[in-house]
Amino acid sequence: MAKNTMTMVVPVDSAHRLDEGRLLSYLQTHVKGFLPPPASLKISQFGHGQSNPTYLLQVELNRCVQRYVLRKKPPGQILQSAHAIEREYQVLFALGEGKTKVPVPCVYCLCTDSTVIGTPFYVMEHLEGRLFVDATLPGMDPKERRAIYGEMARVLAAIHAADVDAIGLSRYGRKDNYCKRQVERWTAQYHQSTGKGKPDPDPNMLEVIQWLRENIPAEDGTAGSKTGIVHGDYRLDNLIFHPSEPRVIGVLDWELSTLGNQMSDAAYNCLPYVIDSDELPGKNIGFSKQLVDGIPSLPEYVAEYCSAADVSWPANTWNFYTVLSLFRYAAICAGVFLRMLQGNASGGKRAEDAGKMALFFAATALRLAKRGPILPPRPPSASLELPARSTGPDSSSQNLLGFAPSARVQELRKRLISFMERHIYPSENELNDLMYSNARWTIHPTEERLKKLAKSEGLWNLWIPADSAALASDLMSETEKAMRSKDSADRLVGAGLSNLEYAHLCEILGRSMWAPQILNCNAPDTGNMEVLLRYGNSEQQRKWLRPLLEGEIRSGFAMTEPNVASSDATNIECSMVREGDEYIINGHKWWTSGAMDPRCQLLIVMGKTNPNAAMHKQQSMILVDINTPGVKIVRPLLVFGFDDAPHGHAEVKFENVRVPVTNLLLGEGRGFEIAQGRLGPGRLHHCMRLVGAAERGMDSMVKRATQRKAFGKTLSQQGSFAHMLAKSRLDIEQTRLLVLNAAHQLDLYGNKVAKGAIAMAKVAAPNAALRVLDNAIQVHGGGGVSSDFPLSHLWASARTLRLADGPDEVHLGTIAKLELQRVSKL
Ligand SMILES: Cc1cc2nc3c(=O)[nH]c(=O)nc-3n(C[C@H](O)[C@H](O)[C@H](O)COP(=O)(O)OP(=O)(O)OC[C@H]3O[C@@H](n4cnc5c(N)ncnc54)[C@H](O)[C@@H]3O)c2cc1C
Repeated sequence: MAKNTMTMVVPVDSAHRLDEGRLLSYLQTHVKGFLPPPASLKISQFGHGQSNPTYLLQVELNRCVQRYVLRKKPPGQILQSAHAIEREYQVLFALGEGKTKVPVPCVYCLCTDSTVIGTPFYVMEHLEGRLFVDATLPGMDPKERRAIYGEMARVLAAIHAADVDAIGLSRYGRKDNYCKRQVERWTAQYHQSTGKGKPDPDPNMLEVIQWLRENIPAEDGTAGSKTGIVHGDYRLDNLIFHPSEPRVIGVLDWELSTLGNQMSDAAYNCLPYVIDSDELPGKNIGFSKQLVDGIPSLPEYVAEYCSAADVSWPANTWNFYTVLSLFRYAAICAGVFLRMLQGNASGGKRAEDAGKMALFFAATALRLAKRGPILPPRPPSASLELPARSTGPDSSSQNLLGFAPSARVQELRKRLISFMERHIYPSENELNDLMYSNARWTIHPTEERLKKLAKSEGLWNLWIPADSAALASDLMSETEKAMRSKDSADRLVGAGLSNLEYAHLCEILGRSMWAPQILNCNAPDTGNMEVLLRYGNSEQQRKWLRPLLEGEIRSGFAMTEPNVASSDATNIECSMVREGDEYIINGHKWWTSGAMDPRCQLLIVMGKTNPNAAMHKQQSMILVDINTPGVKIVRPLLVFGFDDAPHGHAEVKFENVRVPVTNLLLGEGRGFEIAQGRLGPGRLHHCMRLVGAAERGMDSMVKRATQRKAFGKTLSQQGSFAHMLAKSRLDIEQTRLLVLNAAHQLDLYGNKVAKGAIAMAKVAAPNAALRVLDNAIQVHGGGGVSSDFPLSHLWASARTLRLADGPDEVHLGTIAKLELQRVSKL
């Protein structure tokens, strides 16, 4: 919730007391309009962590009340160039009083005479408004959240647009080589805050410093169009908003302001997007794993800023600026921590956490330094802007050429195709032989060998989206990271791809029934890993996610039930009743894919914890060890005769299964919420693979048709073949574009907004793949329906996807609903 600035004051901390008499008489002579003697002065202190102690001065005389804010340097020994009160005053004076569009409080006096209250200070206007200390804006309407973020981006652009020559700030700092100087300045300050007799230097921090020095963007060297005023600490909680409107009335805390490279300011402002609040000790300054409704995604927010500031899209340099910001944060925290140890930091509890925060920011910085691009290659396109995108699907305006794979993805694609040709296709017969034998519920050593090979070739866990890769990387302790080679640690968390990038690779995997599991990209494990990444607590992640990421175990997702229409998950009957520290689960499930696999250890079970709650709050998800007494695997189900061994699709009964309450995911009644998060990317992965399955059908069809002769001509020379072939190509191309578009929307806007595009892909992909595979089967004659070719198995699998993860009708319903909404708004 917002805090009113008046309610944020506390009694003055004993270490920060002021000589009230001296202060009062100083102000009476130096502040124009200040109430004369015998006015009384009441002083309180702002409690919201300030590195420079900040006070509310309330002056009263004959019922006339004036309020001012005083800011001073902290007492005691402080780092050189930190707590620059004089500079704060200078910049506020220059920007204020209508000289620029930047809203700032008026400043009334600067006192550099330390004898008055012990340190220099300045006095400014007291602004009454709202201050948002939690970046997720809890309890607020999504529209207002959006407006507040839009305003924050525009005010930052206004700061960056200020003409420093016109307002007398041309000598406020050097514009060129800003980042280079920042790296050196904060490195020096960090070294002053650590070392002999102080906390030990953090090895992560030293590695980050090295990386930053080696990756300074070329644009930093010049005083170009992106240079000018840099606020230095531009965050939501340094902005005072109007009491009721989403309008900034004052930008505060200019202590770190200077002239320089403004993109670094924008990246600093976006740190909540890369900081996971759940993992951050002591302070809620980042977003947790899922964005709150209304808050723009990172690309949207950056696009808003770029458009307001009229600067180009910073995809290539954004990682650097983000890492620099985190590094600077870490260095500041290390300084605060040292001051706390020396006993003179303001901020109380916040300062106590500073040591932990310094380590956290350095680790986050290092992780981001090593991962792929944070921003997509292009900004969200104009056709997808907010007002239009919620009105429903409109693919006609998409820039379809924009879906071409980047150079990095092309390189990965090449390696993946080579892996498929060298290892997967040649092993298919061998793996199939075991699948059709009596020993089919065992694991073929070739599968495990190929898994190792895929891992060693960096083709492992490619499905993990860039944002989740960051979460996954955090799973490994520092010791583990040190024990692994750098490469193997990186490979465990994938290649940091966007959904759109992964689509180009996942399609290749879909060409073989075996490839997804060999590269640890198979359903339902990917969806389950995603659930654990986003919603699991650290203990759940340690126990289950780690081995899943390693490919050591497998998992199942048990939602569908034979006795109810499960395409409507509110029908689910499985009960989960809490008794003391346990839930008792009773239910009957089927189509629990993966549960037959001898490596399967974990089932994520959906059931009802409270049948009396609101419709979508009755269900919860819980982690169940498959070996828990009462879990009964009844039988493997057959898909047109295929049992998909050793993976399998099981009918499972849960009879008085007792599971510790700590196995619950996210909380009681949050099953639907998790299902939403799980199904978006998972559904699309199916679609991506289906495009690949259709391509394989196409290849086989053409090969067969050009080699086999009937009635004196090759099949390809028969009249009917040309149309069949052409229509198949049309099917594939149309579907691929739908799938890529859905992946792109998912990257930009998340599941909720992308649901129309995902629904279209989910209907189109299995139907298109079925038509193409059916044509391929036709061309193969009797061989096509046999198991001698992969076509029948690919077809059977594609057919299930008109049902699994929601039947066609449900997705068609979503598309139609969005279309009706769109038209109703015309
Ligand atoms: C191979 C395979 C693997 C699977 N893996 C898993 C798994 O791992 N975990 C899991 O929990 N489930 C899994 N499923 C189950 C799958 O998700 C469900 O079968 C699917 O959600 C449909 O539910 P249902 O079978 O109960 O069909 P029902 O809900 O009974 O629906 C039957 C039919 O009713 C029609 N229908 C439904 N809703 C509408 C509507 N709104 N409008 C018009 N018609 C409608 C559709 O034609 C639908 O096919 C798998 C299924 C298969 C075939």
